[in-house]
Amino acid sequence: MNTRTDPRRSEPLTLFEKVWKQHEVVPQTADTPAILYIDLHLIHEVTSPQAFSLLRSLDLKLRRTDRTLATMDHSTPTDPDEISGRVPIKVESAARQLKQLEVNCREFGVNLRGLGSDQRGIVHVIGPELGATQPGKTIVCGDSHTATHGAFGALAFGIGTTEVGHVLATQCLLQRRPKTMAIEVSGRLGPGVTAKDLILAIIGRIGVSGGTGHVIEYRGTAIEALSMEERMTVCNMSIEAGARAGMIAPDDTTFAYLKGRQYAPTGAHWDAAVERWRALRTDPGALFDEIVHIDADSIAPMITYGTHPGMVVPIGAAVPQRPGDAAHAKSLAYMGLQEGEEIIGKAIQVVFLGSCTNGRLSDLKQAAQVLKGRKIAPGVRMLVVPGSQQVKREAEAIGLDRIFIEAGAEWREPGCSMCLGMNGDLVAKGDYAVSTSNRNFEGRQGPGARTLLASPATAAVAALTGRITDPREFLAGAAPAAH
Ligand SMILES: CC(C)[C@H](C(=O)O)[C@@H](O)C(=O)O
Ligand code: SF4
Repeated sequence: MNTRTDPRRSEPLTLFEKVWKQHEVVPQTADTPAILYIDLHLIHEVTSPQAFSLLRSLDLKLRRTDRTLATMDHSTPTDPDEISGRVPIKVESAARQLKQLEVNCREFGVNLRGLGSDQRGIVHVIGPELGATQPGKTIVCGDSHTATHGAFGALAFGIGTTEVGHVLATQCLLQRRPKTMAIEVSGRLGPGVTAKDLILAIIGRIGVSGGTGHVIEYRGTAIEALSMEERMTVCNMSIEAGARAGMIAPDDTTFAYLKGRQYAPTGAHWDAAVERWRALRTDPGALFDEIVHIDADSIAPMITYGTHPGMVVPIGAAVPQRPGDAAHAKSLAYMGLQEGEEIIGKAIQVVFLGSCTNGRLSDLKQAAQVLKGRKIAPGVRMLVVPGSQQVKREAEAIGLDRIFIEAGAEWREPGCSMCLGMNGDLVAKGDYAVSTSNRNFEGRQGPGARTLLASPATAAVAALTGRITDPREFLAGAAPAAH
């Protein structure tokens, strides 16, 4: 652990402190929060309706339409016929919400990636894809997984609906300055161990409130070795550790990802931007409020067994015993699991591959590699939902859709889908679902649904065997064991 830093000093600074400082319109005082300038405001259909109503009721205009980007994701159907309008959208509340977003965006001049757009997708997938997400920006959205964008060295966090209204009207936000935490990940992830396993292991270690009040900076050799998509998986789940945001210093991997994207700077502007972005890195000697060390080499594929993401173990471990812990017992009762029970070999009924955590091309590739030329187990339903239209197109261009369909999985239209089931894609009561998403709360994937969070590789191997299986067994070349 390190000592509290003095916020008035100028050097050396952390990545977070640099971005914060550059966006302080009015600094925080003992009695008042800071006023922060917001560079990018992302909007979706669930948390924006009341905010637009607020503007309307106060007769206000939207302050910066050019810094506001909207998409439809949470309530969108994944059935191509509903998307195209050949059949009506089945979930009425979803259809209403989508319509309302369209009306609001038209009235206030917001750039909307609507149902028919080939750039539509989950808000945290399309921001980076379009190059709207950039290092050093402040990015907000009425959505807790906005931390995803921190993978680029942006300060990105979720806000409430009232705050969405404030940002629409003023492009600013009242905010108290959070504390800082460094998570230093040394070593390298082993074969079959993914970024998802890393973040699950981190949450297992620090707990679901371990990051409360902090912005986490993930750093160290294991983080630097990650691709942008892997970094997004890690930052995405910062909120599940209670943190306000997660950040990773921008580097050549970041710049290579962004170059040439629609909203990325070009020509001399690009060169100037890269120079600016390079300077965002935490200065040597900068202090964090807290430092946690993790050894990547020691991490195994992880799986959750309970009803929050901190209830997680290495896949080969048994359900932990916590005598006298009523919350633990309640959680296990919901999950239909016993203390001391092995998780490996547990039968599952559903596999969901998708979400803003693991619905990108590399995630689909990871799963397709497992499923290629094979069939999923009889009785297992596997839903593959790309994170965006672009991910879908790219996956189809390299034949991943065929691999999934031939294996017996369903290949769907992009959106949040079964991550939270707002569009009607649900897990039945009592069924076990291995899900590549980020939340396993009671009822998250449907009333009574039991969610086990894991990586795309673990999810795909479970689909093949119909049981929880160690993906390393499969990668080692062994035919996945029929338990
Ligand atoms: C609907 C939205 C407000 C919510 C969030 O904030 O995270 C959702 O995206 C989720 O993942 O639970
Ligand atoms: S995919 Fe899931 S976690 Fe991500 S924004 Fe959608 S509902 Fe939230």
